[in-house]
Amino acid sequence: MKPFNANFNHQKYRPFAPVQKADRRWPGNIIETAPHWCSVDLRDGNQALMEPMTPSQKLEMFKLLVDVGFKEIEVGFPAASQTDFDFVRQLIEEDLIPDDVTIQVLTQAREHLIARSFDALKGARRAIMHLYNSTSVVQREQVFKLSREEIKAIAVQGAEWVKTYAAQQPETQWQFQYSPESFTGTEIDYAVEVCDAVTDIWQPTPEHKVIINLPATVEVSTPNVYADQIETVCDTIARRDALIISLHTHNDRGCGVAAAELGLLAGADRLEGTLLGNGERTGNMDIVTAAMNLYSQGIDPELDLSNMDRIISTVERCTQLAVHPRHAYAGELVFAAFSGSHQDAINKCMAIDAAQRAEDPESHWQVAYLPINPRDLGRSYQQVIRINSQSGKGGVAYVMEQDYGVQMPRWLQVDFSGYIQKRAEDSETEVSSADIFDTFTSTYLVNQSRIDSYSLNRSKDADQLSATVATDGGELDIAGAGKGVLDAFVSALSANTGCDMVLIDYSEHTLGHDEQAEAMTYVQLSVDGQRFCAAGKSEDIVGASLQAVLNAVSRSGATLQHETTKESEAAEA
Ligand SMILES: CC(=O)SCCNC(=O)CCNC(=O)[C@H](O)C(C)(C)COP(=O)(O)OP(=O)(O)OC[C@H]1O[C@@H](n2cnc3c(N)ncnc32)[C@H](O)[C@@H]1OP(=O)(O)O
Ligand SMILES: CC(C)C(=O)C(=O)O
Repeated sequence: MKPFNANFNHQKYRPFAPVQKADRRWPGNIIETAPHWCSVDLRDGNQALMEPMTPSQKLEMFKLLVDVGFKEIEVGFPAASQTDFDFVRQLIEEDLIPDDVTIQVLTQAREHLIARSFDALKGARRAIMHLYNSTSVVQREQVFKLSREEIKAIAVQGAEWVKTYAAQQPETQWQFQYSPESFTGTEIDYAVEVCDAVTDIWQPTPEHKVIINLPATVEVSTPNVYADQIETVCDTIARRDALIISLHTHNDRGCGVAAAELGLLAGADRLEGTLLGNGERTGNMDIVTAAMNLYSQGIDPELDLSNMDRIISTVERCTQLAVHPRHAYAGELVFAAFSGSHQDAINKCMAIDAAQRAEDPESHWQVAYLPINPRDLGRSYQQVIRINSQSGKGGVAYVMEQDYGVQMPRWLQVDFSGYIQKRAEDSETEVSSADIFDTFTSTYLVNQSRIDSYSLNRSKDADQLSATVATDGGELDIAGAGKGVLDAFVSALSANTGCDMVLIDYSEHTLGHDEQAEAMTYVQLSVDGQRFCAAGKSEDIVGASLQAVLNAVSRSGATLQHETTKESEAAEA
């Protein structure tokens, strides 16, 4: 075996030490209400972009966030760049912040940055000043090269500056937020010690709470470990009733949403994240997924995500990042089923759901493979069932019914799916709805010969049918008798062609609801022992049935004999 690349050596990594916790309670909890949401699209999301958002993109994103229903929005790091500073000024000066929305800004614990951040917020009705400094072991030892006490002192000094500057702008209703950045890499008792030191300065009360944000700046372990960390902080932190415990998870191990959810079970009140998960490295926690996870459990997410197409197009335009087609809830393919057994199950469940919902509009959604109804997010059912070589009869039948009103009986579904399977294999691509319909028409509605007129004489013993059929070789009159119209027609055709014909299956429906609606009929005809399916369409149901039989005869290859042909054949014989 070829050796691995020498760099690919797991031995240089160590497992994250689990939290020793005897009184773990969060696994037994359940989430019953939405958390407070805070969007950090315009700060953490923006700082991670190759090209940070332009002022107009920031404004477009801000308007989307407001429309989606965020009440807290981190609008930037105003001390970092003139663009961010000007954007905060624009929101305030142009009165663009709705009364029920609070903007938040981030600052390091350095006085000139704090002063500049307060400058940016001059005149704001309400604002959250978010202060952070790194507390993890690696940051203390290698980045700051400072002791635990010295790092705590940065936080305390920052908290004092924030308090002092806020007092100079009493026209604004302030709320303070502190993040021990890189919390997941910080000893829990030390993180609590630093947070307590900060709240000693800020002196929050249950009426005027401080937000303590506990970031998984880097996701370092499984989500249960994060939940243990959060529960431990909630249990040991001072003034818990005067704090809002906020989480800010990243997705380094792909579990940003899971960690946030377990963190909520562990006692947190608030989640920071971004729409569709843009953010540093593998991204921030995706609020769309977290909120839709609540929604799909029957919990009001308190965000309106119904216009998912607007969310996707705005996020894609502002971040210049494409949403993955399999992104939870939002991706183009997440409600699509290509595989036959999934399509079959969806088709059957949707029919039951439609019937149940007609009786009881409040009935619960229970459709295999679809955790939510795609229509809730503005997706149509047309996008659900898509056909390729993995698809079966149920999916094809679903497309024909949804898009064209064609309700194929089961025996026709079985027959037709073979043609679509072949088409998909030949083209090696997805088969579109229009392709499926074309195949149906060219296979079953061949109309090589057409019913011109017919007359029917019904009696107790038998029906007598006379019909004129238009063929490429001219018109042809045929007549026959039987039990019912189709039997009479089949016997007429049998006599004319000299083939043994038996009608095996028949089905019909109308293609609409009004009186003029066309009838669609389907037949399966045995011709000399071989079965052929076909369809007929006409405003007249009998005409449609006769046409379907005629189409089956055309498909069988049996030729209709004109009198002259018959005579010459007899003469030759
Ligand atoms: C996990 C997160 O997402 S945190 C947010 C990160 N976001 C950003 O950094 C985007 C915006 N930041 C910036 O544009 C710049 O960092 C600025 C303008 C804020 C500051 O720029 P600069 O002063 O040039 O440098 P820089 O950010 O590299 O600061 C490093 C210095 O600040 C110190 N520092 C870093 N963070 C903090 C903090 N939160 N509190 C106090 N000091 C800090 C460092 O120890 C270092 O000190 P040193 O110069 O004595 O070695
Ligand atoms: C500033 C903090 C909250 C942050 O962005 C992080 O830790 O990821």
